[in-house]
Amino acid sequence: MKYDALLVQSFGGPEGPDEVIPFLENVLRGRNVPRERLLEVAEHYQHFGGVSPINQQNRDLIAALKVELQTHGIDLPVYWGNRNWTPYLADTLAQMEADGVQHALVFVTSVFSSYSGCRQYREDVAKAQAEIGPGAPRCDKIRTYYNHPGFIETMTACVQESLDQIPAERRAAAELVFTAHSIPIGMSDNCNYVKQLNESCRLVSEATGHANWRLVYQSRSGPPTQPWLEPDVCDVIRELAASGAKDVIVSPIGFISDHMEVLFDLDTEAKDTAAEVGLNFIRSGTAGVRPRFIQMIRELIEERLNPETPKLALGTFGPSHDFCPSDCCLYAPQRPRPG
Ligand SMILES: C=CC1=C(C)c2cc3[nH]c(cc4nc(cc5[nH]c(cc1n2)c(C)c5CCC(=O)O)C(CCC(=O)O)=C4C)c(C)c3C=C
Ligand SMILES: [Fe+2]
Ligand SMILES: [Fe+2]
Repeated sequence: MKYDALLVQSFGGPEGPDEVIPFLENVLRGRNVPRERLLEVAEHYQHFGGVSPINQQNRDLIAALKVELQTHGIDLPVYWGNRNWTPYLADTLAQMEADGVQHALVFVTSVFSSYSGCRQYREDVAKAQAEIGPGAPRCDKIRTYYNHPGFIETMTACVQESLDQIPAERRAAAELVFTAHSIPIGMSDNCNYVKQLNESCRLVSEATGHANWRLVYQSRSGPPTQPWLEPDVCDVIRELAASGAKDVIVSPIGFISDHMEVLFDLDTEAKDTAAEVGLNFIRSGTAGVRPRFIQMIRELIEERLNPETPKLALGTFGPSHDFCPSDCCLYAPQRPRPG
């Protein structure tokens, strides 16, 4: 297929104290999330001067990707547009149209399939295209990469580095805890989020030879009346300590960079919980700009540019679809009934 640009589509984050509340209002617009939760999360951001690292991480990702593409003779301009903060997707798409882009490939920074991580990104594009009108660039999302060797090898290297920090005599007993963003059960029922997460965790665990792993969740934002994916990472840390564990490795496999949900919910909250209960806490790395991860993005682009390029995938499920079917990652939120 002929593509003439790459669009990196991401979540966005505030870059100063005054941007925190408007950013969170954007994130939570139309969602069944109590105002108290918004204010609680705002505090997390204010601990870090109101600056989420996610935008800089995306700038770094794009810089590394440009070098990778250039080195491999792939001549595509790279654009960046966010859902919740500047640079907003609609502005980026308008710029792409002005630059004459006709058909872009889209790399989304969410690894796993869910309404928020897949369908909503496609809806964001459709909305921005409708605003621009008939001349808007066409956009095709790159397939989900949870089982791509580039993602699995990157996360395996991160976990192996953490395992290496544990004294050899305690290493086999260390608890390997993978975390991902909790989502409402009503959302996870309509997508392959949990299935894909379990597959990635299994593949990383097998590659490290460390069988003692579990998948848990973090960053729950719903009202107490609404069921979300569990267990929560802090509850599990307490349970592990109570059952005699000494070391816990927390690998945020659900995220590709150390943004605020990693820096606060894991490096602050989960770490403090582990300290309280006397557990040695090691937070494993995220993909970030690790070379194998950047190479993976280039490989995913190459397989779309040239249909003869093999579609790499590990494990049992094979490569994900290039084009999402019409019912992919649907979500019709259930509002709690009054009374
Ligand atoms: C209904 C579901 C969700 C609510 C409510 C929610 C609130 C919320 N999220 C953030 C910050 C981030 N969320 C990110 C990704 C993300 N969020 C959800 C679901 C809800 N979030 C999903 C399914 C995903 C996709 C999985 C993923 O990408 O990890 C991210 C990461 C974005 C990225 O890396 O590209 C952030 C950051 C806040 C602040 C918030 C409100 C309190
Ligand atoms: Fe989120
Ligand atoms: Fe999907």
